[in-house]
Amino acid sequence: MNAPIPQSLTASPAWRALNVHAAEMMPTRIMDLFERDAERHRRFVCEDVGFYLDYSKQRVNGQTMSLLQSLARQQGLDQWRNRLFSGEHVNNTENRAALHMALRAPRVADFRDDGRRVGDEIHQVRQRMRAFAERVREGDWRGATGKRITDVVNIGIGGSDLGPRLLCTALAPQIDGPRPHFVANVDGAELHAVLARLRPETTLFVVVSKTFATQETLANALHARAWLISSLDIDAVSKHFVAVSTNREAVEAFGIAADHMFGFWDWVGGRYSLWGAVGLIAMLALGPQRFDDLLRGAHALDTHFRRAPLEHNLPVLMGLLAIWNNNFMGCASHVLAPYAQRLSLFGGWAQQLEMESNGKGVTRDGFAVDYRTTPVLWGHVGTNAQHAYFQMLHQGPAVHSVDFILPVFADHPFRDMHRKLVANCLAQASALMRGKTADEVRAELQSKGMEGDALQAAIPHRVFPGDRPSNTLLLPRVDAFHLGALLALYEHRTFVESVLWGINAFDQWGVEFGKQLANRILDDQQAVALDPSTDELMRKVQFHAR
Ligand SMILES: O=P(O)(O)OC[C@H]1O[C@](O)(CO)[C@@H](O)[C@@H]1O
Repeated sequence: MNAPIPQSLTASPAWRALNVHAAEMMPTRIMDLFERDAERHRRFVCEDVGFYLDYSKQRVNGQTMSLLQSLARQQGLDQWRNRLFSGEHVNNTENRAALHMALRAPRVADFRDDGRRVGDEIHQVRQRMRAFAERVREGDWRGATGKRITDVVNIGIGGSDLGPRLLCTALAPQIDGPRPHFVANVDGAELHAVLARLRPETTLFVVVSKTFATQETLANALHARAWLISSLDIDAVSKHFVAVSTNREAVEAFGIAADHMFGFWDWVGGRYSLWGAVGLIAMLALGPQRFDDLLRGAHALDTHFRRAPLEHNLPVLMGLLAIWNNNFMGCASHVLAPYAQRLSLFGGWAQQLEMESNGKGVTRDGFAVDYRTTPVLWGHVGTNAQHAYFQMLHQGPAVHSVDFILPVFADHPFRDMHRKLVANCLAQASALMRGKTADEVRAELQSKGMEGDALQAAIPHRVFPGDRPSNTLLLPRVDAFHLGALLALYEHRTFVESVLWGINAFDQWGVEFGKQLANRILDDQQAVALDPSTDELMRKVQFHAR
């Protein structure tokens, strides 16, 4: 008997109802929605774990939100949330759980993988990390020549780099341990630049790789080791290299002893791994206490996600709004605009999170989707972004949705500058929504004395269409607690989207093919012929002469 073909999402009742509603909402001006509802700015908000999310600048009304919640119910969001937290194998293509929330939960929390409690193992690793971090920070763990460790280099890529790098950048003013450095790219320029600043005797390398098979990481680690050995000796490796991985054999084969390895588990996806041993460099640099604060913040957000009703649930609301903009409002992409210099790496971290998780073209069961999944996610810090791509956001023909992320309090002494930062953030969100009509432009230019043909010619260039939707997410400040909560918020937002799209957010088969081809090109034993264009490019770069 043939397996039944599942009903397509786009033909489902909740999706169709949203389609009809979207056609009604499309011509609606967001500003008019404020006129119809004097309480809108208080109604379309959500507050918890220190965050204040204002989504009143989205083209939504009460009906939109209840239709989106119907879609969430139809897609079984409640049940999927329970499956995620109860350790079911939600990552079906790899037959694994996705239990990163366990890494930030109290030891007694009842997280289970295949029925086995995971709390004790997690906390044993954390205890080892803590003991090691304290030894290094206190100068008890020393380099091979007896010198104190002053610098730590994290060698890893993707999820083994972006999270810890973001943490160390965002919390830089609180670093009171060894200086953190990061090397990810197989472009040796990065390693070269980092090593040029360091002395082997006082440097510790943390090689981070879930698989310990990643080309970039192994290449960087091998060169770093050669650099160390060339000025010390082979025995120095044990004092200057530790590893973070799930692959003990490969770590030992590299020459790092098992008791210098900090483990994690296959139920932690690379891009969700920051909360365990992958965060080691952050613990070294910032101290175990701040690392605990980070985990507490993430756990508080987990609890909120698990308990808050859909209509007052931050990641659920943000996920639903993302789907509304992406699948019903025709937004071309989603922009992250943190108005916080210390969150300058947030966009890169979120890109991997969202696009590696939700950049899928088939459902969990392998059926091709007939709707868009992840939008392109991009962006950089405000106000710098205003002097780069905001022109397009305001006046380009395509509409892009934006998340403005703004800490209420600064942690620097220049209060007047923080006022300016806040003013810019609020102004941009308002301008994107309000726009400016031809009549407003005309009146403005006439008041400055412009008239006649010059006036007519100038008007179209200065009109702003408006109705460009955004969220504004306030957080008290960029501290470890709220940073943890912020990252967990976006993790769960990503999960919510995946559930609504019916896809598996926890695999990443799409990154494999290119890796395979690169290995074929590198394999000197094979005369590779890929395609005429690539073969010609290989000749041009004199690949085989290298
Ligand atoms: O930690 P590893 O195994 O070196 O992998 C690094 C990264 O490579 C990927 O597998 C693919 O980009 C990511 O998911 C992961 O974060």
